[in-house]
Amino acid sequence: MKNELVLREEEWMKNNRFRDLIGLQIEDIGDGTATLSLAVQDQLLQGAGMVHGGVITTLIDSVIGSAVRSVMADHMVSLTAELNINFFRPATQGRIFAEGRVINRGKQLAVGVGDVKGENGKLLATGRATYVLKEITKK
Ligand SMILES: CC(C)(COP(=O)(O)OP(=O)(O)OC[C@H]1O[C@@H](n2cnc3c(N)ncnc32)[C@H](O)[C@@H]1OP(=O)(O)O)[C@@H](O)C(=O)NCCC(=O)NCCSC(=O)Cc1ccccc1
Repeated sequence: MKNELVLREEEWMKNNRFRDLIGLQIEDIGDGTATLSLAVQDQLLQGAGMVHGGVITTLIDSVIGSAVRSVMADHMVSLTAELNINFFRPATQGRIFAEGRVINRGKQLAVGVGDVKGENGKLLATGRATYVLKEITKK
């Protein structure tokens, strides 16, 4: 059964069409942690047969963002202010998994880290991102 944080994140992300486009799935959300996954598909590959760096970047930003939202109030929104990634190994097949966690949650800024691993547990990429936390303002 899905926990409350997963249901909340699904509700938050229901209008995020880009995540749907690449097939991003929520595996688990905890208190300041998140796990997402993605099936490697032909349309996600770049010319040399590796998952496009933009997809890996999206996965890392998404998993850290999910971890940050798990420790954020409903009336807040998180916006990526900075993102840094190392691509260690190419992803070419199977399913890839992203694990994220918040390392510091301030009043206005939150910083988190995320790893992308293959089915064999090998580290493919790692990243760190900073988010600005803002109150949602109604128009
Ligand atoms: C080919 C290479 C980059 C380097 O491998 P090699 O030449 O075989 O190097 P070797 O393994 O011999 O290591 C030498 C030393 O360097 C270290 N080290 C190695 N790598 C890193 C690192 N990244 N960061 C930091 N350090 C690193 C390593 O530990 C070792 O250290 P040591 O000397 O022992 O102290 C490999 O890491 C790879 O395939 N990565 C995946 C690339 C991939 O899938 N990209 C996405 C698709 S492209 C795309 O779509 C573009 C795009 C992007 C973004 C947005 C939009 C578009």
